[in-house]
Amino acid sequence: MSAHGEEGAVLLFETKEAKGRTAFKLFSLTIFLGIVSIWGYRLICIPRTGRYAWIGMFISELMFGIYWIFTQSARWNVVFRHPFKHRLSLRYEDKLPRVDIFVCTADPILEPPSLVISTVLSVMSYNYPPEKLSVYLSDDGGSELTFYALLEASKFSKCWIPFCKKFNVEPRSPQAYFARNIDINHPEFAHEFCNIKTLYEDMKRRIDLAVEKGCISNDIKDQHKGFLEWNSKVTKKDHQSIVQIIIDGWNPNAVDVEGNKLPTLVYLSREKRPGWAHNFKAGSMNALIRVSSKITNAPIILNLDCDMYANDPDTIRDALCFFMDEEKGHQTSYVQYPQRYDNITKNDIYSNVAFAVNKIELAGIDGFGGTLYCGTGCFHRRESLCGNNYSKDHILELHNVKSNTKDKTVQKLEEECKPLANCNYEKDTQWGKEMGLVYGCPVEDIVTGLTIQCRGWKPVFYNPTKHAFLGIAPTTLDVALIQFKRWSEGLFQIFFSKYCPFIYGHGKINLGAQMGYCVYLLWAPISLPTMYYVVIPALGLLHNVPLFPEVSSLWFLPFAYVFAAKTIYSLVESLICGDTLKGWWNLQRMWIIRRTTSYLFAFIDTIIWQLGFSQTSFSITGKVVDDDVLKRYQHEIMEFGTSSIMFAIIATIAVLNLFCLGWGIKNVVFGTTLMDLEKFIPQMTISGLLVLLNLPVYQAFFRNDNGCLPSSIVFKSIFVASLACLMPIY
Ligand SMILES: O=c1ccn([C@@H]2O[C@H](COP(=O)(O)OP(=O)(O)O[C@H]3O[C@H](CO)[C@@H](O)[C@H](O)[C@H]3O)[C@@H](O)[C@H]2O)c(=O)[nH]1
Ligand SMILES: [Mn+2]
Repeated sequence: MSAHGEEGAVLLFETKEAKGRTAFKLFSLTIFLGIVSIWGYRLICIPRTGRYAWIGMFISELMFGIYWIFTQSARWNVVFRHPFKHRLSLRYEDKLPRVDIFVCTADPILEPPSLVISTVLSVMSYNYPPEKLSVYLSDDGGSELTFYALLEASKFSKCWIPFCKKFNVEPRSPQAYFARNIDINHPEFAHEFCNIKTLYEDMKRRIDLAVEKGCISNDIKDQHKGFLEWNSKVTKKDHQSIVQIIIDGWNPNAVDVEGNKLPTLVYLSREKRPGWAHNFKAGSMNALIRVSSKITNAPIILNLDCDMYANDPDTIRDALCFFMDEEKGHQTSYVQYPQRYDNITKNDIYSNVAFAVNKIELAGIDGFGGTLYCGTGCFHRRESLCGNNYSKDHILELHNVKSNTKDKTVQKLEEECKPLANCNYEKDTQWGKEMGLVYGCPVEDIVTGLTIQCRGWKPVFYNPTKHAFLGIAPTTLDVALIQFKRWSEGLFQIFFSKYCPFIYGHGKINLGAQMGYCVYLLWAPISLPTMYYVVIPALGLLHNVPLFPEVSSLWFLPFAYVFAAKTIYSLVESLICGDTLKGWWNLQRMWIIRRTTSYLFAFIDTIIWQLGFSQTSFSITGKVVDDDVLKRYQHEIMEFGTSSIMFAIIATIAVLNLFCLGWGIKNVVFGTTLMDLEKFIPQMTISGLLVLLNLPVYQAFFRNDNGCLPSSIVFKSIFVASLACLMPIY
C-alpha cells in the first residue's frame, strides 16, 4: 500500500472499481438464461385458446428482456471516483481557476424569488477566493421582482458571507440554514446568529411582500438604475435584453462588512419576443455562456437550477480535482453530481431520490465513459461546453484564461453584453447545434452531454457522501408525474432523432455507454409491455384463460426464478444504497404508476411529435404547495385531489385487478378443481401484488381530505374497469 500511496500522491483523483463485479456478472448471466427460456417457452408452447393474448405476452416479455439487458450495461462496470482536495490546495492554491456559476429561474410564482436568492447566496459563500467567483442569475421570467430580490441578496451577502465563513456554518443557503434547529450555546455566536437571522427574516419579508403585491414601490425603484429597464411594456414574453452587473467583484470597493472581497453578481434576462423560439433552459444557458464570456469568462462553469442550493461549501475544490489532475484532468469535460433533495420524507413516497440510479446506474454508465449531463449540479469546462473537440495537443491552462473586465466601466460592459442575449443573435449561427446546449428537446441536458462525449471528452460522475447540492422534489403525485412525462418524452425524442446513441455515438463512445443511455431513452416505450402486463393477465383470470405454465411444470421455473431473482436483487440494491424497505415498496408502486401514465403519455405524444403535429414544450416543475398539501406529503399520504386523466388510469388499473383477483379467488373457493388453481397461480400472484401495491389508491377512494380521489374519477374507473372485464380474450 505504501508504494501505491507514494505513486498515488501525484493524482488529484482516483477511480475505483466496485467490488463483487464477477459475482454480479455470473448472477446476471443466470437471469439472462432464465429470460431466454421464457422466450423459448412462449414460442414453443403457443396454445389454441388465448393465442393472441399469448403472443402479446411474448412481445411484452421480449421487450422487458431487451430492456433488462440495457439495464445490465449500467451495472456491469460500476466505478467510484475519489477526489483529493487537500492535494489540490497544496499544489494549486495560488493557481485556482476562476469559476462562473449559472443559476436559472423562469417564473417568480412557481419559483419564489426568496428561494432563488437562497440558492444564489449559498453559492456566493463557497469556500473559494471571491475574486475568482462569479454568480449569474438568468431570469426567464423577466421579472422585476426577481431582480429586486437579487438586489436585496447582494446587500445581505455582505453580512451573510462573513458570518458563514467565520463560524463555518452549513448549509449556506439561508433558507435551508434557518429552517434547521441550530445550537446557539456559544454567546458570541448566539449574538451574531440572532442579528443575521433578523436581517434575513426582514429581507425575506420585504421580498415576499413585493411578490404578493406583484410590484415594486417607487422608493425602491429609485434606489437602483436597473429598475429603469422595466417600463409598462415589459412582459414575461416580450422584452429587451436586461443585463445588470449588481456586484462588480473586480472593483476594490466591492467588499463585505469585514472588508473581504465579494464575488461578482450579475442579473441577466435575455430578450424575449413573440414569434422567436426561446428554447427554454437551453436558450437561457447559451445566453449565459455568451454574456459571462464577455464579463468574467471563467474556464469552469457550474450550472444550477434555482432550487438547488449548495450544501457543501467545498464542492468547487472537489470538482476541480477532476479538471486539474495532471494525467487525466485535461480530458474532463464536465463533472456531474447526482440530484438530491432537501424535502424527502423517510420512505420517499413518490420515489424522487432514485437511490439505485444515483449510486449504481449512473456510476455504471460512468464506467463506460458515458456519464449523463443532468442539467443541474454539473461543473463544465467552458471550452467543451462551447463545442470544441477534445485534442491532446491543445490544452488550455485553466488559470491563464483572461477575463474581459479590464479598463471597462460597468455600464460599458452591460451595453456590450446585451446584444449577446438578443433573439436574433443566434440566427444563422451554430448555437444550439454545434455550440452550447443543444436545442429542440425538453431534456436539453442529456443530448448536450452526449454530443460533448462524442467530441472526445471524458465526463465524470461524482457522488460524494456529503450531498453537494440539494433541490426541491415534487410533493404531489400530479407534479411528479408531469415531470416524468416531460423527461420520458424528451428522452424518447432523442432516441428517435439523429442523436440516437447507437447512430450518433457509433464509433465515438463505448457500446456500454450507448446501451446505458438507452436505459433512460427507452422509458416511454417500456410503458407498452407494462400496460399489457397489468391488464391482460388479470382479464385472463376473469375469462379462464391461463397465460403462464402450471406451477408443477418445469417451464414454471424460469418464470419464478427471473421474478424472484430480479425482485430480491432490486430490494438488496435499494437497501444497500440507503433506501428503506418501505421506500423500496413505494418505488415499486411508483414504477408501475409512472410506466402506465407518464411514460405512456410520453410515448403517445412522441409519436404525434414525430409525425409533426406538435411542438416541444416545457412545463416548469412547481416548487411551492399549500400547507394542507405539504402536511399530507410529510405524512406520506398520496396526493390525488384533481381529476387528471393520469389518476383515472391509476384507479382503473387498481379496480380492474381487484375485480379479477376477487373473481379468481371465488373460483378457487367455490368449486373448480385443484388442477385449475395451479394454472392460475401466476396470474393471481400478479393481480395480488398489484392489489397490494395499490392499497393507498383504494384508500384514496374513501378518504375525505382534499387530496382524495375525486368521485368522478372513482366512478369513471369503475365504469371503465367493468367495460374492460367484458372484453373477451382471444
Ligand atoms: O424556459 C425555461 C424553463 C425552465 N428554466 C429553468 O430550468 C430549470 C429546471 O426546470 P424545472 O421546472 O425545475 O425542471 P426539473 O424537472 O426539476 O428539471 C430537471 O430536468 C430538466 C430537463 O427536463 C433540466 O433542465 C433540469 O436541469 C433538471 O433539474 C429551472 O431552474 C428553471 O427555472 C429556464 O430557465 N427557462
Ligand atoms: Mn427542478
